[in-house]
Amino acid sequence: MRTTGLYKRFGQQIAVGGVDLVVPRGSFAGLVGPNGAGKTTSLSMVTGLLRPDAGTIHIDGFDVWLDPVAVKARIGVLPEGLRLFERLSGRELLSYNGQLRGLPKREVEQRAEELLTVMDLKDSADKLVVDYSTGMRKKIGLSAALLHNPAVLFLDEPFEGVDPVSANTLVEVLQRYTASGSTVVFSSHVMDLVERLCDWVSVMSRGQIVAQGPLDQVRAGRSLNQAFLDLVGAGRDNDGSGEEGLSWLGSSRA
Ligand SMILES: Nc1ncnc2c1ncn2[C@@H]1O[C@H](COP(=O)(O)OP(=O)(O)OP(=O)(O)O)[C@@H](O)[C@H]1O
Repeated sequence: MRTTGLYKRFGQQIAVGGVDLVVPRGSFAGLVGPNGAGKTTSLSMVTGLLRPDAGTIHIDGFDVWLDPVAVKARIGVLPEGLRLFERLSGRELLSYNGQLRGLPKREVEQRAEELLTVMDLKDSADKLVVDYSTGMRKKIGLSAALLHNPAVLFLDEPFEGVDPVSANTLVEVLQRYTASGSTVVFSSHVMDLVERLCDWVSVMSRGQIVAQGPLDQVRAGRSLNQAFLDLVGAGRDNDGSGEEGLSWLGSSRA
């Protein structure tokens, strides 16, 4: 997938300021950047949820905003905030998604059972989604996004609030998925995880791409965390040294 000159402004705030995001087919790609860098805004535009002010987005050769039906058939999305149909059970949610995607009912049932088993959600399959924990919501959301076997999967903070065991399950499913040639693009603040999983990294800061390429190229001999700090740490308003402000915080008294 590729974006060219992607741009979005909210009032005076330029959230995404002309971004050329590139993710080669078959990559396990990480989109990283500080809070407010423009990751969610970019992913929302790329997945057809938010209309860009300018720029183009192509996925599998199709223009996201000119050919939305073709694109939506080829992508799966786990959006930020994960608004799911709460009054359905996990199994019903998958069945509903499968039918929306136009899959045959038998096929949906079979895929749903396999996903529920792999995600360790079988015992909760008939519980309402509203009663799911954060990690369970991520897992059922990912299952719903995978059900139609999309070519490209977009995940906004998929591991946020997920315990290590569930995270491991998500990782195994995603690794299997990319090993077969499909593409994953996910945003995360967890550098260790991005470093462990991704072969491609895009670093955003203040609405711009500041580094992009194969993991080793972006790391350039450093840990990804250090590379991240070097790339986006310099020039930020607060250098975190604590030398200014917050002098009142802590137990030592003058
Ligand atoms: N609907 C909106 N209205 C106004 N400003 C917005 C809106 N959505 C995002 N922004 C602004 O755009 C900028 C980019 O936000 P975005 O959510 O894309 O960042 P992010 O990289 O996903 O951050 P985080 O890591 O904290 O989730 C921020 O300054 C944010 O305040």
